[in-house]
Amino acid sequence: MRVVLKLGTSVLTAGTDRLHRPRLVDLMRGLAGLRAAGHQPALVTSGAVLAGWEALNFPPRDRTLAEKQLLAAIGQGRLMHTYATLADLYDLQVAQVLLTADDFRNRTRYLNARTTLESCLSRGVLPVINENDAVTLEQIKLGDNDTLSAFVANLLEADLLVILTDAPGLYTADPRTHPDATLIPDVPRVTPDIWALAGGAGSHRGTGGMHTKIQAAEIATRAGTPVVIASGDIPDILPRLVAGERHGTRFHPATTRLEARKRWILAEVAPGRLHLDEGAARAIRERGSSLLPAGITRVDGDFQRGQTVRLTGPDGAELARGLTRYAAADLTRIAGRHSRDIEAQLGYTYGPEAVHRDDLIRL
Ligand SMILES: Nc1ncnc2c1ncn2[C@@H]1O[C@H](COP(=O)(O)OP(=O)(O)O)[C@@H](O)[C@H]1O
Ligand SMILES: N[C@@H](CCC(=O)OP(=O)(O)O)C(=O)O
Repeated sequence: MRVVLKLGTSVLTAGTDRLHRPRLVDLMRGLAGLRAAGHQPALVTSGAVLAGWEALNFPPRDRTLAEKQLLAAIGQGRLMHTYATLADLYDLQVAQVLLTADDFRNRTRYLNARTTLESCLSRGVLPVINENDAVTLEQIKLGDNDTLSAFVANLLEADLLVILTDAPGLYTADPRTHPDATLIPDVPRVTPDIWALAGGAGSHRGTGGMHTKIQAAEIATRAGTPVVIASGDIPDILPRLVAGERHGTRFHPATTRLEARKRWILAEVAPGRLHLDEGAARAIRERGSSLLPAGITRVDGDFQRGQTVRLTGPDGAELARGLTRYAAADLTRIAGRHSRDIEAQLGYTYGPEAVHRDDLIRL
């Protein structure tokens, strides 16, 4: 199972003013256990600002953006050092990946971030992701790691997004101010009634409160990933959730991941066209195979890696649409060639397929 875990500042501090090491040990043991069992965990962590503030010995805060950026710049390295030290106990490698909103909007950066994260997961390395607070302006910041975790879950097409916080889940009202509020165990769909349950900006240290968690749940479930919001206080919570135990609030996916991906591919502008020979056209039409460069006879249009292209057969009829793994200029050079020649031709390779079957919609 591919699982994205988001840890809010409230979880990392466990009700104290500092990063709470025993809590972090418990969480790291859970992550390492999942990895050892063959799962693919990824971590989205907050706590850089807190760690910076802790390092400076808690000076009075003015809460300006400049101060936040300074604290994050001081704290990010310390936060990462803590994770690396704890991961060492479990023989787990960690990799720091700092992302900004731009990395999700700009296709090349998006694909490169995806490649890096995929490499981490396939090598059994735990990516430790945070927003790159030191370089982002307020106007273009994602601003909260709940949203970031949903974007990461979509990027990785995760099987589960787990958001741990200091509340046991989504309640009928903010449990801090409404002691009689009760837990909502299941949210089949994010409706206006659900939005209405989110209170204000959250705990005194966290960002966003339940509002950004519901937003994250909506983003991820719309792309087919279930989301659990649960308490970070429960020991071994992550392996227990992965084993199927029910805790907190579960948001059910609004569609399947495949359907979401299909809708996305079909909704994209298709700036390119690949003309296929008879063999490739038949393999795609009849077997839903991947398209290899060998089956391409001509490349039309200007497109980047990851953009949508139309696939047409020798009769000129469009038979499929898909996401290309190579830019137009690259495909022109490798069209008609065997996949083993790609690296010699281009000096690098993104794999043997021009369009992978997972990225291909037959029409
Ligand atoms: N309906 C609700 N159910 C649960 N918690 C809520 C609700 N509305 C607001 N909250 C608040 O959201 C807080 C969690 O958000 P936040 O402080 O941003 O944490 P984190 O640091 O984990 O992101 C809870 O402590 C709780 O006070
Ligand atoms: N990027 C910031 C965290 C922002 C954030 O969303 O915080 P939180 O609500 O505690 O998950 C940091 O590392 O301090």
